Amino acid sequence: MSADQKDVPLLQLKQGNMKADLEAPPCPEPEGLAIRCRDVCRSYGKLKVLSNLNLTVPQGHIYGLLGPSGCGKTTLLKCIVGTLKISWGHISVLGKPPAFPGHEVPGRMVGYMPQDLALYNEFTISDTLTFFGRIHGLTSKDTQARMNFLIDFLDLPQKHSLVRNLSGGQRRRVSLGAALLQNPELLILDEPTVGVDPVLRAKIWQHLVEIVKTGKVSVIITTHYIEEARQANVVRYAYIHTLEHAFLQLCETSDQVGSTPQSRVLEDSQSFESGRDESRPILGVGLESTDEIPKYSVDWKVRVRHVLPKWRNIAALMIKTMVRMKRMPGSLCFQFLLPVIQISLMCLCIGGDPKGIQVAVVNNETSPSSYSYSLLSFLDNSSVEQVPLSHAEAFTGIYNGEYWGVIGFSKNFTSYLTKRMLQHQVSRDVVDGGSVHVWLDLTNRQIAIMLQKKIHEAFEVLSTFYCVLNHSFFYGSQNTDFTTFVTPGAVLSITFYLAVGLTALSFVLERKEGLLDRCWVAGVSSLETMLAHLFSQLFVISVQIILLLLFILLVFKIPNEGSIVLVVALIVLQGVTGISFGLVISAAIDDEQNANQAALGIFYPNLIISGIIWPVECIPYPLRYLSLVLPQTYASEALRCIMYRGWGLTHMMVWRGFAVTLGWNTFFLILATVILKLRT
Ligand SMILES: Nc1ncnc2c1ncn2[C@@H]1O[C@H](COP(=O)(O)OP(=O)(O)OP(=O)(O)O)[C@@H](O)[C@H]1O
Repeated sequence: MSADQKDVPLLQLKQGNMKADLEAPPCPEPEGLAIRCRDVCRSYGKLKVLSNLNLTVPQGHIYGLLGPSGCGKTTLLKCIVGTLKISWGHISVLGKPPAFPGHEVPGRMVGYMPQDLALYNEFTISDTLTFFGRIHGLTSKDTQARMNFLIDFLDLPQKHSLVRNLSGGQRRRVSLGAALLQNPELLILDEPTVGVDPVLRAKIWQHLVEIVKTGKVSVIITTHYIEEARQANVVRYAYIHTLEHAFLQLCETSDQVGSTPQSRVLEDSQSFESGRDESRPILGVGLESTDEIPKYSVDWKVRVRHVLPKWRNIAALMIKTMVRMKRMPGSLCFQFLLPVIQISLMCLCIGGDPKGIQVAVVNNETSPSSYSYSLLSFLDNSSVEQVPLSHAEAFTGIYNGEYWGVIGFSKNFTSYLTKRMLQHQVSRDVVDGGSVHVWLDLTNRQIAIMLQKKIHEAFEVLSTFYCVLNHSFFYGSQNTDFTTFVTPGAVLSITFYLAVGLTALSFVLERKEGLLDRCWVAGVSSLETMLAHLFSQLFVISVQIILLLLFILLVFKIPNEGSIVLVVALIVLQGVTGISFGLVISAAIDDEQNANQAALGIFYPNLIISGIIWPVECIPYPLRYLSLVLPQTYASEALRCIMYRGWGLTHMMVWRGFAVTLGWNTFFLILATVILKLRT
């Protein structure tokens, strides 16, 4: 804005000259002001949107912000309600800066209708107004009375109509209704009349004019319609040079012809040209302010009360989540069943014995009463399918990948074996002829190990003659398989990642739709939002965990030697850690795609290096240190110790799992709250 532009008043309407500082009618004392902005600056990166902006909205006035798209109206309103932080300057709203401890802005004193509709699509009109009524602390009787008035006044459909089934204009009116609900002292409305028919638009303006007449309500409103802006007491105009300027002049002429009963002043904002220089501000107005910024002080008790979460808000947000869940029963059932499906698939498909593995048998003995036939009858036929072949066919088959192994008996196997059993010293030929010969394809380690195990089990009768080593076990059982090893880690991992999935998008979608900002302006703090998410998701993961445990313990018979209370506590804590981690993603990332990528990108590396599917002891050293600090490494070990060794909290390996889980939990929750606070 050039100096001469600053000095020359753009327009003079009905009364008085434009003041030098382009302020509204004579400035009342600060306590008579609804909004007071002094030298306010705000940029998005290099783009300066507000620069040294001074603005005063007296109480009991309608202040119209008129201007072309992209000139910074919404940015200014967001700064006023406090959802955007200003880079410089001072704003006071109804006497104090927004979010000042003990001040009800954000809160009940301000009604905010954002430009985005910011409504929950799964809600009915009644749910929407009830939700905001709860946050503002209205009794259900008051909410009901206001709802009936607003439905009638805004010409809304039945109160049980779902928001997602409403037309664009109807949704906008519901959004306006939510802003008017608690009869606030200050109404901040961002384009409330877009998509509203002219009759209703006139009605809305008439209502605004009426409520400000009391002198207790003030309105700041943005619009693109010059005609309706005439009804405001003060109009501030930000225009693009040339065309808009000419249009404005036309308006001035027409305005001088037809007068309105109200005193109005049209204020100038800085003009700008298309293809503008980004370093120049879009909305920058006014001479330097000489007003002193008042000092505000507050009692420590008020400060503490301001920081402490309000149960009323948490309850309202939790009810909101429950109502949304209820409206999507299919999605809720899927959420409950997903972990059961995952763990069932894991128990069924991972760690079991392979079935129908074809093995070539070259038996050169012919008598069915020979030892070789007896030994082969001990082989587990469900896992190993014996294919009797000649020597040449068997080796061609294994070479071509048709068989996983060859078992061979010489034609004198029975007699040589008998000699080996009876005589202390036998020739090498007798040892060779009295042995079972096995050739295996080791390219598939799991199948090869299983075959070795099955052959050893079948031929154990032989080894007892020659083996003096006697195996016994301390913990676990002979039947301990890979499924048993992997299940505790898998249960924690499934709980953790489903919880991440439930929450990672929660704020992202709400922020995108403007719901987070709207709730914040209604008086909901970041901490309350976090706690409400945590508590409502806790309900979902509790159901998930109950179903998960029923399946692994009763259906898949995974042993549990320890305390079920400890098992449940550790799984629930891991779920809460997952929720907290999801909240961090949700608070830090704006975009759904990026949030999804972050959640998925972390899933696989974490699964691999947490010792869930393969022991941590196999991880090479530098990476093992990383593995040990991850949320699920010590926790999986602790769950295995509880379930298979029956250990309690007195064992270091158990309490360490709990301690690490709690540590991550606290860290994620604090991080998410800080990020959310910094970003709102
Ligand atoms: N989050 C953001 N990041 C970067 N630039 C932004 C962001 N939000 C707005 N802007 C830019 O700031 C400028 C002012 O935007 P703003 O939404 O305040 O305009 P507006 O006057 O409300 O427009 P409209 O009438 O179309 O709603 C625009 O150039 C816009 O591109």
